[in-house]
Amino acid sequence: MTLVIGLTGSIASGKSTVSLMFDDFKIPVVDADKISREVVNPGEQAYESIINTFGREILLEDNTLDRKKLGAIIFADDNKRKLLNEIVHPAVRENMLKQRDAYVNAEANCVVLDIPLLFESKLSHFVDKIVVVYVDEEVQLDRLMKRDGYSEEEAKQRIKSQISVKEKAQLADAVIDNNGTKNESYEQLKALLKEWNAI
Ligand SMILES: CC(C)(COP(=O)(O)OP(=O)(O)OC[C@H]1O[C@@H](n2cnc3c(N)ncnc32)[C@H](O)[C@@H]1O)[C@@H](O)C(=O)NCCC(=O)NCCS
Ligand SMILES: Nc1ncnc2c1ncn2[C@@H]1O[C@H](COP(=O)(O)OP(=O)(O)OP(=O)(O)O)[C@@H](O)[C@H]1O
Repeated sequence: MTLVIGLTGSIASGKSTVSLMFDDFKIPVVDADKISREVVNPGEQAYESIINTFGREILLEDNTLDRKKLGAIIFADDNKRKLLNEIVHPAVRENMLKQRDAYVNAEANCVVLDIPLLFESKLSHFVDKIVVVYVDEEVQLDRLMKRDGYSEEEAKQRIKSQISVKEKAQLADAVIDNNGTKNESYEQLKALLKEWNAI
């Protein structure tokens, strides 16, 4: 039986950082953020729907999405964020489940679904175990501002658009505390995977 692990957290809590660590254990990861970029490429249905809803102003000169501009719009307006979610999420979900099922059918020992909005989108039933990558809010804000160059206001808007990482930690089967070094998080992950017989 394949163990399907859902990996989540809140923005800039360290999901991608932890996600990369599974490579060391030869455990495949299905990345919802990566899929969400692919399903909005020119020619895809979601791309056309985004233009119909948000207008051609959200395109760059090469006709790809201006992600910065679209981000500024949707993180400042709950209704617009919902509209974008309604366009993008069904395509992401379909693609993600196809990949998950391929690993299950191939009888992989374990597969990870890295889904930032696992709780917000009510996707818990797609996985067997949930791991939340946790950081304190001050660390989250600091890392987000540094990584993406956002002002404090922009960073706080993005954090507020998701369920708090503290609440998510309470809903998890396991929590990786990522306030410390990346190496400390790696050791926590390794211990957890051993406990779950995934390695
Ligand atoms: C608004 C967009 C264009 C901004 O693109 P950008 O390249 O700046 O950010 P990126 O996609 O790398 O997302 C970064 C992080 O933002 C957070 N985030 C993204 N979209 C959302 C959302 N709709 N609601 C809450 N948080 C979100 C996630 O934590 C994600 O990991 C993009 O995030 C998007 O298309 N979002 C809608 C799809 C979505 O929900 N993706 C996230 C999970 S599938
Ligand atoms: N333990 C750590 N120590 C120091 N910096 C870290 C640590 N973990 C992650 N970071 C840094 O914090 C930032 C956010 O981490 P990461 O990109 O992994 O978060 P994320 O949860 O995947 O974010 P998003 O939701 O935006 O996709 C990155 O710049 C990353 O290098």
